[in-house]
Amino acid sequence: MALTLYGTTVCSRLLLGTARYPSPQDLSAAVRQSGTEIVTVSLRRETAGGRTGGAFFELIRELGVHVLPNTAGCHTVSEAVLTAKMARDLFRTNWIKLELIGHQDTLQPDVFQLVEAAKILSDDGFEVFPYTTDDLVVGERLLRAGCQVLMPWCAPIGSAMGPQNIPALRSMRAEFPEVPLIVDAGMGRPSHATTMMELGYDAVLLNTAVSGAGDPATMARAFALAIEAGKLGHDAGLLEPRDMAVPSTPLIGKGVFA
Ligand SMILES: CC(=O)[C@@H](O)[C@H](O)COP(=O)(O)O
Repeated sequence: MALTLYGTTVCSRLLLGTARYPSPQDLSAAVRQSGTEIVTVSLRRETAGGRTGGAFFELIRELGVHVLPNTAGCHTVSEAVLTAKMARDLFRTNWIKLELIGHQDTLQPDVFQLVEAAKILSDDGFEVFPYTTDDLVVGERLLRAGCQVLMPWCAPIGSAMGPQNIPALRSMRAEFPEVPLIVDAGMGRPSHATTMMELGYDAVLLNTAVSGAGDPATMARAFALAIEAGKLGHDAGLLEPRDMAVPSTPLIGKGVFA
């Protein structure tokens, strides 16, 4: 059941964002309840309960989990590369979740700049987790640029809409069977996460659905259970839907009262 990302093995398949929690205590409780082993941290965005800079990063270190810094809020290759380098110094990790936003309303990734930045960072020793669309060609280019993980979106960040293009996400799984696929962004409900795990995805990254919940810690736990259920269901071998009924109780011979 373990998942290996750039040589690091984790048991939990939930990656949790750390932004917009009502308080630092809510963030810590959500991380604990989720059982996550990887949190993503923005160097540029709002932090929990108004904690900023050093205090916030200290809180993150105290959580005792792997840190996946991200370049949220970057719109150009140079901004993203600079942010990644600052993150490497701050958190002493080569991991970077590469976000390069290309559209103001949908926060859709700019996949052209994404591939360019992924190449620069991979060549510089970074282990890049690219936030991308569900486009197969872009996925291929990112792998060629040096990425060993892909993070396709399921819906716009913060939208809570859940998987919008299941056929495309399914194709992505089929096209890259050996590549860890982490679905990222736009989850609203635990059942959305289950759906993605049932499709054979390796993990789920989310933030808003937990940080914006009435009870973030309980929602974090709900997502953790949903992800586990989806993974178990997938691995156990799901039935394909059929058009016609199939009797679940086969009839053998005649009933005694016939
Ligand atoms: C925290 C982070 O990395 C977000 O940019 C991410 O994409 C999560 O999106 P949601 O907030 O929609 O879960």
